Amino acid sequence: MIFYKDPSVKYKPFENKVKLSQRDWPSKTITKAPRWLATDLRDGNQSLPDPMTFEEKKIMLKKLIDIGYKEIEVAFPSASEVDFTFTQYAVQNVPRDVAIQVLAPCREELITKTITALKGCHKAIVHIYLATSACFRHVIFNDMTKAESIAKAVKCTTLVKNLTKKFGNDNWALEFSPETFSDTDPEFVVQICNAVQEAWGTDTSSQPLIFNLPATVEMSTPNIYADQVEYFHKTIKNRENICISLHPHNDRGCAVAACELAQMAGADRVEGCLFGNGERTGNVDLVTLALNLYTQGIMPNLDFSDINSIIDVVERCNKIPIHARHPYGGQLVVCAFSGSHQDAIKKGFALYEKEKEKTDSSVVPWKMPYLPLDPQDIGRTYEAIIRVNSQSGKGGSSWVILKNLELDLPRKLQVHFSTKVQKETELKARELKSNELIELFMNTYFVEQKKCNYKLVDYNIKRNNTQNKTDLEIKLEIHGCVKSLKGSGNGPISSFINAINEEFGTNLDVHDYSEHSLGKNSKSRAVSYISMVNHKKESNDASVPSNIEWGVGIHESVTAASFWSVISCLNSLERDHAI
Ligand SMILES: CC(=O)SCCNC(=O)CCNC(=O)[C@H](O)C(C)(C)COP(=O)(O)OP(=O)(O)OC[C@H]1O[C@@H](n2cnc3c(N)ncnc32)[C@H](O)[C@@H]1OP(=O)(O)O
Ligand SMILES: CC(C)C(=O)C(=O)O
Ligand SMILES: [Mg+2]
Repeated sequence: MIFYKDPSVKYKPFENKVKLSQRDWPSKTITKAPRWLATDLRDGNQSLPDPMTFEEKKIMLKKLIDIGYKEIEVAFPSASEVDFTFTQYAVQNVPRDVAIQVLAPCREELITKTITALKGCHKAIVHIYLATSACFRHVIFNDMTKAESIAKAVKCTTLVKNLTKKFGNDNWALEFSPETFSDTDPEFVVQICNAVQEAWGTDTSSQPLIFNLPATVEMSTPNIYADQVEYFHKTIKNRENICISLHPHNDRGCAVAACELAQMAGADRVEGCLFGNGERTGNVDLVTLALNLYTQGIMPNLDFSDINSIIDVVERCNKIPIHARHPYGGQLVVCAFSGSHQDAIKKGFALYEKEKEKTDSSVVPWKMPYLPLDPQDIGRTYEAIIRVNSQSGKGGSSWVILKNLELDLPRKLQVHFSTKVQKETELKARELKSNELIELFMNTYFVEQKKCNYKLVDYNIKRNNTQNKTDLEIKLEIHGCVKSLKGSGNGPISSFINAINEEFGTNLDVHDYSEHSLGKNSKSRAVSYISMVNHKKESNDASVPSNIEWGVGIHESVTAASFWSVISCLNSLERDHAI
């Protein structure tokens, strides 16, 4: 018998200390975008193995402004020369409607240095933090008491206020973060924040005040964070004059959920990073939060219409790749490989196109199986949605052919081609790229005329109405030599097939035939699809009777297209040694 050591014994369940007589957040929904604060240049930056250079910070700042962030935490000015000088750069260069936020610990000399960096700033937020949780007070501050913590917070707030008067203007705001809010006694958080508020001054119209409630480390389920925020929202003094900000981290993988529930609990503002960069498992992901709003019909007031350029900047500046499965941004999140997903998406798009044609409205509601967001809204093309591997079905490969060649394959041909694709994907043991799939299609059905051993040269059709028959004389090039065949039948195709049977001793019969036009203008071409039974050949594979051949012909003339489809079959028969 194996005895496992149980590591869980050294952990205690998180205790929810919030006492709410009534809990409102579960019945709320989010109806508007929060105020956003992007902290990529601070919390994101401080977590990177190689923090951003000055140049990288410039690139990131520009992208954040372009996306539409109006509050950006640009640096921890007391941390490094780059952070200090970059703060000064931001002061000089950001548009006047963008507030610059900077962070300092509750250490007076560092606060002074931080505010010095902000000199001349039109709109600034001075962000200070102090460890308030029992664990942090015990571990970091050697058992600092609650009273000592309040005294330190008040002293640092007063310092910020005085320095703001000296260097700043009325637009400058204070943000105070009790760290780790989510592990601090709820009553104590309110107590220390009320003391900060008193020190700062309650006239927050001219001196805005933000209380940031960080889940510095995510330690519980999202509902508990929501309870903590709702308690703060209901008990902090002058609630209407202060802003409640959220700052979730993602240690349990629930930061987005926690942040959404906490907005329902009354918060006004959200701090996070693009694609969830940040300490350890990251800050809450601002892209996911914003696009989650978008798919609920709420404008996030941010522009993600070119998500690829955002990914480029994030990967370049952070030097960390975005995971292929990352919500919204990952390379694979708008791709379907599996057959039933592809089938549903293909049908969904066909219906969507029909609805767009039917309506005069510019807006057609998005109801697409498996795709919660229209990829075009974030600048992704439809071509990349369906990709083909051994898990795919006929819908996937026929979608690729439709999108790339405009060929709307008949259902039975889809099945036929899909068996060829399946064999190829299994043989290669990987995905087939679109160009490989197209090549397989072109080669399988001899669509490229110059590659054919059998070619159409010329034809002459005579219709004999009295006898109700068609006489055909057709010239074929066979391995470079021109040969003339003659045949009669009900129509041009049957005449041609009769001529072939006569010439090659085959016993071919039309099994299925369809055609459609390609392109919408007068110069459009026709495509013909034909399947023929070769009665002489026995099938030895039950799933695809090998005595069925499919042919595809494309030509400006419908008749020539139909002849080419038969010729495509002839080429296949030769390849299969059937003629
Ligand atoms: C949750 C968060 O994200 S908080 C933000 C964290 N971000 C960063 O730390 C990035 C930038 N930081 C830095 O560059 C550096 O840590 C600095 C410049 C801030 C400080 O550097 P140092 O002075 O060398 O201190 P160091 O980082 O080693 O440790 C922190 C010290 O500050 C002390 N400290 C922290 N907060 C306070 C406070 N409010 N009052 C007094 N001391 C404090 C700690 O107790 C510790 O002191 P100790 O060395 O006497 O034990
Ligand atoms: C400085 C604070 C807000 C922080 O980053 C955190 O607690 O996670
Ligand atoms: Mg943080």
